[in-house]
Amino acid sequence: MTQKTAAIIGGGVIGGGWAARFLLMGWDVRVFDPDPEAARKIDEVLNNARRSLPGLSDVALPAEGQLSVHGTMSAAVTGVDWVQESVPERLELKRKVYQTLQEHCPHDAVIGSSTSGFKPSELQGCATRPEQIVVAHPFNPVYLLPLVELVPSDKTAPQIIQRAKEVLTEIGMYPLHVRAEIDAHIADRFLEAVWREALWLIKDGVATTEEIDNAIRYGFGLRWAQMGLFETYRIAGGEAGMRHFIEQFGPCLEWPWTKLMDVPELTDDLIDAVADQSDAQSGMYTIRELERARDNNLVTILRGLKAQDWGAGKLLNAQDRRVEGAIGLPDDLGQPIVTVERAVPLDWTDYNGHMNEARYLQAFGDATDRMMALVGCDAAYIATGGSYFTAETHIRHLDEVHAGAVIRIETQVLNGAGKKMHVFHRMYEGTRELATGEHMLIHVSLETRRACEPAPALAATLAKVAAAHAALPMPEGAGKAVGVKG
Ligand SMILES: NC(=O)C1=CN([C@@H]2O[C@H](COP(=O)(O)OP(=O)(O)OC[C@H]3O[C@@H](n4cnc5c(N)ncnc54)[C@H](O)[C@@H]3O)[C@@H](O)[C@H]2O)C=CC1
Ligand SMILES: C[N+](C)(C)CC(=O)CC(=O)[O-]
Repeated sequence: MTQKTAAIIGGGVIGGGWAARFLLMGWDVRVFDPDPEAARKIDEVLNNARRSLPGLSDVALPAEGQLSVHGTMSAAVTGVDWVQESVPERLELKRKVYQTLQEHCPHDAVIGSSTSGFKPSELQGCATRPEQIVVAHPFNPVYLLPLVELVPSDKTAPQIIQRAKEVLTEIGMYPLHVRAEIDAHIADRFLEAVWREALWLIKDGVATTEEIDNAIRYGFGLRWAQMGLFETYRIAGGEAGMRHFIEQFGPCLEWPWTKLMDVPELTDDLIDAVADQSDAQSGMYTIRELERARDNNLVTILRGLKAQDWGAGKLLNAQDRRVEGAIGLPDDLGQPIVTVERAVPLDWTDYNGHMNEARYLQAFGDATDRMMALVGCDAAYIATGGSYFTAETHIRHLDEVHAGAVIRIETQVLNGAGKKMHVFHRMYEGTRELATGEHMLIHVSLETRRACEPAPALAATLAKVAAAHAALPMPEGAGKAVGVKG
């Protein structure tokens, strides 16, 4: 596969997030930003991304790409596959940037704009090749949140839209094709309405910033994160569903519950109230601390959604399957088999700042599942009523490991005769051995819940692997129990 390169024009909050996502998905990234502090700021965003994003995946991501910072826009955009403009939200500045970058970037590169509000036709105003430009509006933090609103104008070329969808999917995002050009696209139109009502509540002295945040995060924010608005309210309509819900509650939209289209005047007093209340609510944390808390929470929520294969979690599972490709036994059975290669997720770490002991068993359990699938005890086999149960486990913790580190588990089959599958896993970070896990599994009938012989094809494959692994040295630590001195 040829190495792909993205140019990030404007490396602030959003440009830095794009840079991190492209890099961690294996792309090379070139940045142009006149701010002398840009490289340092991107580095900080990248560090946050390195500890959080890789652990969203249950398989190894591609090797991180190369980051370079350039003194001119031409050096940044020459020969790239994707240009992401993330300069401040000023139309004249954005238009000027397109004029310069189109003098140097390839004609078939996608030019995405992070703009929160401008329509693509406004951005294309004085561009040399308007057909190359599309709005690709992300959400902060770009390296964790999958949504990108992809907004073309009628001048945007269909092949640019198609290519943009492919690339965004490849880097783990969800391109939502916005079919009509409107100010602020879909999501920000929605968010601005929430924001406007929040400002009214503060201005009228009804609620503080903290009370408003609590109203969101203890209640409907949790619902929105997994079902959005309509699916949530479909359930609220009871068994009669959405039609009943909208007939019952629709009329209240006409009642004076909200200020609706009136925008509160942004007076100095209102700005002071919002800023002071926010300081009282969150001023004890630095922005970096808040970013880390946000990332920890997002990773935990997203991994929960993965376990349910729902919403954004379903998207992440599909991404894992794409990255992983086909699963099969390696041709060379003369070596232990790599059964897990993944980063340590943030929610696997504990109060000691390293991977929690329970997660070692989880990782070894995943390695065992993979070994089972490799010898033929996969989902299709289990559906026929046979499987393995673990009868005994012995884990040795040899060294610690931290969030974001890539761990690899190599598995040796010590015995694969009859009902038994005896495996020995070794966990590494690079060449550093972190732990070993020894497990005895017994083949069972899922109907009787009792031990029974595996199907002949499974037994034969397992025996073949066990015979090949028998030529390997017995691993250090195999067969050991917890020692008791004196
Ligand atoms: N901050 C947010 O929550 C979100 C912002 N956006 C959009 O992303 C864009 C960027 O916003 P932020 O990253 O928040 O702003 P920011 O102020 O953090 O970053 C803008 C960066 O652009 C650089 N810059 C200024 N002029 C430049 C030029 N001529 N060439 C290259 N770089 C230049 C600045 O030095 C700065 O580092 C805006 O269009 C905004 O609407 C989109 C989604 C969310
Ligand atoms: C405040 N904002 C309009 C720039 C926000 C966005 O565009 C999206 C987000 O991340 O909330």
